[in-house]
Amino acid sequence: MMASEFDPVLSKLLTSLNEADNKLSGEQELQFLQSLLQSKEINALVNVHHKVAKIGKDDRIAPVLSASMQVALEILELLAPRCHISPVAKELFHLLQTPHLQSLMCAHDAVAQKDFYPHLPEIPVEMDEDEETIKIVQLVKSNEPLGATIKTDEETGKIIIARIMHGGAADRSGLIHVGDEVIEVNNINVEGKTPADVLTILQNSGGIITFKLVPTDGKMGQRESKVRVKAYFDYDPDNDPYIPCKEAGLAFNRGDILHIVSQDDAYWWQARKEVDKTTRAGLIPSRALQERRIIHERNQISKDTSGSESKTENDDFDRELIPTYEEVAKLFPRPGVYRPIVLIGAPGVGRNELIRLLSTKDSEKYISPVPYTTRPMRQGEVSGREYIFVSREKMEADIASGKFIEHGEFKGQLYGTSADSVKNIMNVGGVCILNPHYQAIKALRTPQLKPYIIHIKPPAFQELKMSRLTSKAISTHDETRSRGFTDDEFNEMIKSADRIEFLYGHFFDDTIINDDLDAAFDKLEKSVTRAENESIWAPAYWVQ
Ligand SMILES: Nc1ncnc2c1ncn2[C@@H]1O[C@H](COP(=O)(O)OP(=O)(O)OP(=O)(O)O)[C@@H](O)[C@H]1O
Repeated sequence: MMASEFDPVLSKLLTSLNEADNKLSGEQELQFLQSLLQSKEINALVNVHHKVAKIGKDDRIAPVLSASMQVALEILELLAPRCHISPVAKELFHLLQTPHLQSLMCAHDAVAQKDFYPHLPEIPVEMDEDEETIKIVQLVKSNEPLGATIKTDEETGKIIIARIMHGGAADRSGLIHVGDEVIEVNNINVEGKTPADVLTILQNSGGIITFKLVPTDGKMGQRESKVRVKAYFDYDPDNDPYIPCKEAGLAFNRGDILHIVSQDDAYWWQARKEVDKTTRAGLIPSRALQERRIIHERNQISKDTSGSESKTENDDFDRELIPTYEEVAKLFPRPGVYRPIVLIGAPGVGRNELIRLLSTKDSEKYISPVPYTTRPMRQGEVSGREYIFVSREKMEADIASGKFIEHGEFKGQLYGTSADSVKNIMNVGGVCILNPHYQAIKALRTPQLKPYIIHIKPPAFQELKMSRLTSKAISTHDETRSRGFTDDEFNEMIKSADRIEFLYGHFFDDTIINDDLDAAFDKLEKSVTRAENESIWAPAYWVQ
């Protein structure tokens, strides 16, 4: 094969090698080199290299944006309320949700962000053992905290950077990293000093702060995680005796959506509130740490109350999952397929009344499945209208084979709702309205049903009593349905609502106080419309 068929640079190299060969004939290495330069493989590789290099210079294939998935999600949010108006919007809405397109956008973004795996290891730089690279970092002190914490390294006893808060001043400087050793602060040598001493130096210095640092070997680089969680408990760093630095903590409430930016530390995660993207991240207890605390607290309560009446209440704890954080993702509405609405509430609070109003508003849209029961049919009842009447054997067999989404026993008779009746309502484009016992919540929260859960809560005692007296409300505790609620029943309703909130509050998408009936119904309608049209945070595994 002629060398001229090959890459010109390789050919040139081969020619000069041939000339050299005349002078250095017989050299084995030269022969090897000649055959290598003429090999198809090397030429193919060089060609590939030239093509990649050429493409790399070509501006036309530079990414226009590197967050296409984010843009797609924003478009989905804008499209959701327009789907029922425009078929084009509806089509685009469906297209943008297809898994293939979403995967393509994620892959595109990873390439555009040059987020390639695996990362090649750093090339080790041979350094003189005694020679240390030192960096001098200057930060201007402002009202904002530095966004870094320090600690004494257990092995070396030196002061090192323990954490860098995402988005904080230190992080934004890009010059300070976790693991860096602090040698001097404002020309004061910190060797042998404690972190508290260093903090005092920092507090006493104004203007520009100069750090002299020995950089870490760079193995501790952090990658921002994309995890979002819903918090299932309230947290206030000011009341937490164990947080390493109170100022670095992030306070949040049950139900807040948090963006977890770092889970590098086993006990302290870094997070920011989803609604407040611009602020620096703060420390929050990790799931593992919070679980331990809850178990400890529960053990304390059990010890303190063992033998007392409240023992039965504590037994509930064991049946519940330990509520810390749940990973969530945005769940987009699917036009024409509505999420079932689940109303949870204390007995007598008014769920049936609100459902009746919904159905009066649009009986074809808001549909409650007819429940099954084993109790005998009463005079005037029609099977399939009030209840679907079945034998105990049949119902028990169907429950055992998982055909019921919820069931319970009342006065020796079984009652329950079948999965099929919910599916049928969803299939005909109806909004399925359920009002199960609150203990059914966990069983209902499945990726198949994706329920939207609303807690209907009673108002405070006086308001509750006044509103029910005014409307001549009938007590649901009285079987003959011939009297109003007693004060004890009102108190019981409030107590029961508090307990439901305590045990299941973190699962609620909304809470509506049923004080004035019209106002409560108005809120319910708005909430149901929200579930139909808006993207809502839901357990991440429902969305995948
Ligand atoms: N906001 C309100 N103001 C006044 N009266 C109300 C209000 N909401 C409900 N009621 C009345 O309270 C009584 C009980 O309501 P309802 O039957 O809807 O309770 P429920 O929550 O469905 O009870 P259960 O779950 O025990 O069946 C009814 O007489 C109803 O008209």
